[in-house]
Amino acid sequence: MKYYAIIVAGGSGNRMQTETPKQFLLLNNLPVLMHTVKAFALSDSQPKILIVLNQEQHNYWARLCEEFNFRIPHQVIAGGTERFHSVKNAIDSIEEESFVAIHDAVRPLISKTLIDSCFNKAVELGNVIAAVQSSDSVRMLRADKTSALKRNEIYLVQTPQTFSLPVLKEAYRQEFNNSFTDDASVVESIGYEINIIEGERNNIKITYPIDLELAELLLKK
Ligand SMILES: Nc1ccn([C@@H]2O[C@H](COP(=O)(O)OP(=O)(O)OP(=O)(O)O)[C@@H](O)[C@H]2O)c(=O)n1
Ligand SMILES: C[C@](O)(CO)[C@H](O)COP(=O)(O)O
Repeated sequence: MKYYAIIVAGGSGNRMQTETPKQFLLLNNLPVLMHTVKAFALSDSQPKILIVLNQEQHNYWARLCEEFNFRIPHQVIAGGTERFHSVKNAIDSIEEESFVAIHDAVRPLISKTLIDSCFNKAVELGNVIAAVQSSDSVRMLRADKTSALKRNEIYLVQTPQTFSLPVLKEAYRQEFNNSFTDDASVVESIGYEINIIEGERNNIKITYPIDLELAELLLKK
């Protein structure tokens, strides 16, 4: 079986509020994105790695690779306006029959075990996404009123999100709409059921400044 990993790193990191986009910030003296790519390169599945970067950052990334002597083979793909368009650009570049894991560059603590489990489960079931259950109680806000939800029915979705290539190609032929917050929502909208695999509590998405501090602590443990 052929495997691909699409690492999406084409965002601008508005919520992080740093001049340097968060995927390039240093985490334990190595850019966040390099931690993420390393995890995939260390996995048994040995996927071909596609890194999606805003066109304006391609030279910057090349310089970082030199500076950090980063030699993991990968292909760089141009990013798009939304995460959806960045993923689509990468999917369009894949031609051989394969399973494709899509992963946020800003989830650098992913383990190689979870990466391999996602590929294996996707081959068995057709698709799989990593998710964890909420440890907090959960409420829904509707028409100015909140109501409790059954938290054992709620999953917090992570990446990797792994699919067979034909399904991804079919799903990403659609126009973008705002309800597409991840790859599973895109694939589900054309009628596929999505399977869940237990994610990892450490697999945090670096979104706000506190997340980078947390990631530093988690790496040291
Ligand atoms: N046009 C975009 C937008 C996002 N991403 C990537 O998708 C992942 C998850 O997105 P998010 O955490 O929202 O990153 P940003 O869009 O950079 O952050 P913000 O929403 O705070 O601006 C990140 O690795 C980000 O680089 C991407 O490849 N292309
Ligand atoms: C794909 C994702 O990480 C799953 O939790 C999430 O939906 C990305 O959301 P963001 O607002 O683009 O960070």
